[in-house]
Amino acid sequence: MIVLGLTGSIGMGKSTTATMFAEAGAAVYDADAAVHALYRGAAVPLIEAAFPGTTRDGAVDRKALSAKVMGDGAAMTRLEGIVHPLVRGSETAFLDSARAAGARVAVLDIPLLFETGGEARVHASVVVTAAPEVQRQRVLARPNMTPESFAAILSRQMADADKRRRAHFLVDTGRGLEPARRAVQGILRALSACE
Ligand SMILES: CC(C)(COP(=O)(O)OP(=O)(O)OC[C@H]1O[C@@H](n2cnc3c(N)ncnc32)[C@H](O)[C@@H]1O)[C@@H](O)C(=O)NCCC(=O)NCCS
Ligand SMILES: Nc1ncnc2c1ncn2[C@@H]1O[C@H](COP(=O)(O)OP(=O)(O)OP(=O)(O)O)[C@@H](O)[C@H]1O
Repeated sequence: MIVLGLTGSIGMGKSTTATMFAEAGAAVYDADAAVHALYRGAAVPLIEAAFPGTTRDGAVDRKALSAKVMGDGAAMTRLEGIVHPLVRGSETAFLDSARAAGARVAVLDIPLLFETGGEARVHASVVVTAAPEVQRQRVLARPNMTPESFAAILSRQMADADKRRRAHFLVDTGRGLEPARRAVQGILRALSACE
């Protein structure tokens, strides 16, 4: 089974591109979805202990947690220390079951793939990218997003230019859905020729 790491900065179109991989038949792991599940389960007591008052009714209150960690580098690092090992566990379980199900290609959709050393766990990386003004326009169009929180998130993520330099494959989402879909299909076609 070939394992691809899919990443990209905020608003670059990572989730949309992950869906394209799934539609083309790849088994897709979504690290953000794994975090959402952990925030209703195993992570809750650990987060309540580290950040009192950020859980309610047995689940993490993302708004309250966000208010404590966004823009506070040390607090975010502490949160990552709790969350990332748990995410790694669910990623391993996903890969085991994809392998058992006979998947040929597995895609790990991980926002912080490069930042967390995830490159070492994949055969090749796919970076989803678009021009900075396209990214900015997309992100600021989201409800509850401000230029300040956009800046805080960007400052925690490796710059797009650096991600592109490290990528094995690029998917440009700035030219519309169809060209991006062709890029995804091209990656899978090239990989299938290797088998
Ligand atoms: C801070 C939290 C509660 C905010 O939740 P909220 O629902 O408001 O936002 P969401 O998760 O959609 O994130 C918004 C944007 O920030 C980015 N982002 C999230 N966490 C991080 C991080 N640790 N470093 C850099 N960027 C991050 C996301 O990729 C996304 O682009 C949440 O992002 C969180 O718990 N983050 C820590 C876990 C983590 O590292 N997740 C990302 C990779 S698995
Ligand atoms: N190929 C594309 N062509 C046109 N628009 C796109 C394309 N890919 C994504 N978009 C648009 O860009 C926006 C952001 O996409 P998406 O939610 O997939 O980004 P993301 O990188 O997963 O964001 P985040 O990191 O915040 O989770 C959405 O409005 C989506 O419709």
